[in-house]
Amino acid sequence: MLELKDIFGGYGKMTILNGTSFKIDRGTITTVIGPNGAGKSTVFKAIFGLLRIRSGQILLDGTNVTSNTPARMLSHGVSYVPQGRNLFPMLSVRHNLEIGGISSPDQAKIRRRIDAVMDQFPILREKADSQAITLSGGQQKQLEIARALLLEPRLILIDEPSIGLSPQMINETFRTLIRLRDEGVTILMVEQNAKAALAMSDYGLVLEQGRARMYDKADKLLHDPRVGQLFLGAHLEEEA
Ligand SMILES: Nc1ncnc2c1ncn2[C@@H]1O[C@H](COP(=O)(O)OP(=O)(O)OP(=O)(O)O)[C@@H](O)[C@H]1O
Repeated sequence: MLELKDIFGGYGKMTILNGTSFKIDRGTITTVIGPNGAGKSTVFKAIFGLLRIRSGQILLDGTNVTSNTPARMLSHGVSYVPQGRNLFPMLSVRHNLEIGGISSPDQAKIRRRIDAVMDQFPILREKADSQAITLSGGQQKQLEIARALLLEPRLILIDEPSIGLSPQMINETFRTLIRLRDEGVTILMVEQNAKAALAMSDYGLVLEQGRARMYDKADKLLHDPRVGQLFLGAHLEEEA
């Protein structure tokens, strides 16, 4: 569904993406893992058009979407949920959702979509008139995911959804992503919490120094000693 071919890019003179190439399949969850600074978030910015790349190609279902603007990527059915908190804290839950649909010419449809996502996330209906800041961290992440769903994306890029959440809320957020995958949405996720993320993913991708070093079924990566040593907190002695 999504293919990156030999992407080079970075910030100023600094090259972060060093020939990044990978493919992901429709209807799957793929988790990108790798050391700090490997370029995981940068890959997402490149896909979503927030970072101008120097060379390479990005294909979405065979269509060349290289260096499209974020607005064009949204219209192609790609949503992006960045790392951290990305809500308007003083605005209501409903207002935050409305902002997710602001670019759509069909506002009647957006109202129906807001209703539909509130069906999917009952807590958001319950708290529709509360300020976003009054939601728990996990509920705020649910609101961000719900907002990303307004335009009915076929691909969601989600960066570190578990950061700052309790184990229970991490589980709930992962369950939400699994449900979306089961409904046919393709998910590409970056996660520091590599073990838990791979355990709920279909595929895993190891990014190092801006290159995809390994790509495999998630459970294979989870049990691969090289991945364990590097990223999953295993000790070298355990492998001896
Ligand atoms: N806006 C920016 N301007 C300059 N350098 C940046 C910018 N954003 C990121 N970088 C640098 O690019 C490199 C890759 O950053 P990126 O956020 O993609 O890494 P990451 O793999 O997501 O790491 P982490 O797990 O730490 O979030 C880092 O060295 C970072 O300092």
